Amino acid sequence: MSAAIACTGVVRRLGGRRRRVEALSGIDLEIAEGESVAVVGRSGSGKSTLVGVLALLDRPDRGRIAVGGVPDAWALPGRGLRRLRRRVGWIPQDALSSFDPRFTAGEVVAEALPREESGRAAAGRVAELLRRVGLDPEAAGRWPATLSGGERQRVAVARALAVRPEVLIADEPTTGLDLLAQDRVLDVLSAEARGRTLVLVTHDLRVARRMANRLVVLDRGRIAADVPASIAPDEARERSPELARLIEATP
Ligand SMILES: Nc1ncnc2c1ncn2[C@@H]1O[C@H](COP(=O)(O)OP(=O)(O)OP(=O)(O)O)[C@@H](O)[C@H]1O
Repeated sequence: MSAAIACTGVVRRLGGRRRRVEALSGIDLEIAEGESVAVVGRSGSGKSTLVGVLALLDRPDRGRIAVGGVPDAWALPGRGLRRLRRRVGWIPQDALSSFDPRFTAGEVVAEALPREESGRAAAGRVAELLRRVGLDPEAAGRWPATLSGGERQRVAVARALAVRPEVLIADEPTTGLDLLAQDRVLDVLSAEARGRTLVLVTHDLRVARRMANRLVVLDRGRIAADVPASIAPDEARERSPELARLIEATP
C-alpha cells in the first residue's frame, strides 16, 4: 500500500529570537492509505505542530512532506501546493475562530467548494454536506456564533469534506464539547474516515482507541512510540514510559 501522507526528517522551530522552541525535532512518519492514526502525547509535545505541518498549513524548517504521489510538497510552485492542499481536509481545534465572521455556516462550507462546484450548484452541495454531518440544511443560513459548539464543529467537518479529501486531519476536534456532542462529532468523523486516511490529535486515549488503529506518541518533538491502538496495556507500558503515563492518566 502506498503512503497517503508522510514526513521525513521534519524539524519545526517556533517562537521569536528570544525564545525559540524546537517543536518538532526530526520526525519520520509514514501513514498508509486508509490508515487511521491518533497522535497523542502530553501538552506541548508537538501534536498540533505536527498535524499543521502534515496538513501543509505550516512549512517545516527542515525535512519533506509527501502527499499522495508528490514526494516534496513544498518544492511545488504555489499553485501546485494549493492544489495539493485540497487533497487534505483540515478540521481545526477551535472551529469558530477558523471561520470568517462575515460568513454564515453555509457560506463557510460553500467557500471551500472546488471552483467547478461553486455558483449555482453550490447550495445543493452545501445542503448535502450539512445533512451528511447530521445538521439540518437550514443551518446554512445561521451565523456560526449562534450554533452550539458541537454544531459548529460539524460545520467544520462539512467544510473539510467540501474538497472531497483523501486525507482528513483533525486537531482535537471535540475539545470543549459535552459528552453527547463529542460523541456525535466522533461518529460523523468515523463515518467519513471510512475509505479515507485519518490523522487525529487527541489528549484522550479513549478517543484515540475509538477512532484509530495506530497510536503515534509524541514526546518533546520526537516520536516516543508508534504502536497498534489495540496494544495491551502491559506491553504498552514496556514499550514507552510516555505511553505508560498516558495509560495511567486515562480513567
Ligand atoms: N507560536 C509559537 N511560538 C513559540 N512557541 C510555540 C508556538 N506554538 C507552539 N509553541 C511551542 O511548541 C511546542 C509544541 O507545541 P504544540 O502546540 O505543537 O504542542 P501540543 O502537543 O499540540 O500541545 P497541546 O496539547 O497543549 O495543544 C510547545 O513547547 C509550545 O509551547
